[in-house]
Amino acid sequence: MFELKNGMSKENIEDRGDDHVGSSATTPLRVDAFDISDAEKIEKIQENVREILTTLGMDLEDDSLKGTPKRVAKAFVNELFSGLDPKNKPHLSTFDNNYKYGEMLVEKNIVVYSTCEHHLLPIIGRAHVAYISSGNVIGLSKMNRIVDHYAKRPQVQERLTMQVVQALQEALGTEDVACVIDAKHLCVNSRGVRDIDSSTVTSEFGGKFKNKDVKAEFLDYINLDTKFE
Ligand SMILES: Nc1nc2c(ncn2[C@@H]2O[C@H](COP(=O)(O)OP(=O)(O)OP(=O)(O)O)[C@@H](O)[C@H]2O)c(=O)[nH]1
Ligand SMILES: [Zn+2]
Repeated sequence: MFELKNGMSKENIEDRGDDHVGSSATTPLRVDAFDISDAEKIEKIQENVREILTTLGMDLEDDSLKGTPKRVAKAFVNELFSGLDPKNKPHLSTFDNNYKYGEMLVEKNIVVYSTCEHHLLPIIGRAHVAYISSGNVIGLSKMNRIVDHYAKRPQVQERLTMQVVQALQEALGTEDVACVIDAKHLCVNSRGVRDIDSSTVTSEFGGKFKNKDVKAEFLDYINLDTKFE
């Protein structure tokens, strides 16, 4: 077992209830990822952002720019990439399914704000998550929170989709969980091929959701166009 300086190990990271280390959906984290505090990370990143902007020719003495390295560093550590730290994982409290609801539950149109790990540009879209209870139910907001937790990492959409499903499967104690994400990648829309209209759809269907009819029911709910006004 690899011991980290702060006494943590890969196993501890897993114990903290985050990634399933060794699973294909594991975020590639360095073993010393938790060796330094958030404050130290902000300090280091700040220096590096200063270096990048200076190299680009920006004058960091300018009033508007002088706080930028710190702002970027804080945004990275506290917001955009806060989901890298398992301590920020939402607690997925479950309850008994006392009302004996036996159909699927779908939480749709969950906002996804993530960051593409290839270019560090935004991924913006919607996630649709469903599960069929095997005895436990979960608060609705926990599905939004778990999507947001894994979105707040440098990501590829495929991994994000699988991580959401695995975390809910573990919390609910059932394989019967599914997730579909439809998102725009600014690395495709605003640079490179610059296709502003394309979006990327990924899906992961666990347990009963692999069944053609169950899958079709889930996809029909996603397409339901309820008017709320
Ligand atoms: N599979 C997958 N690919 C992604 C995701 N986000 C971005 N990409 C792609 O990652 C690829 C990186 O390819 P490279 O050829 O190394 O990078 P590049 O030269 O900047 O590629 P272009 O974007 O085509 O200019 C690009 O095709 C991106 O569109 C994602 O979530 N999943
Ligand atoms: Zn990208």
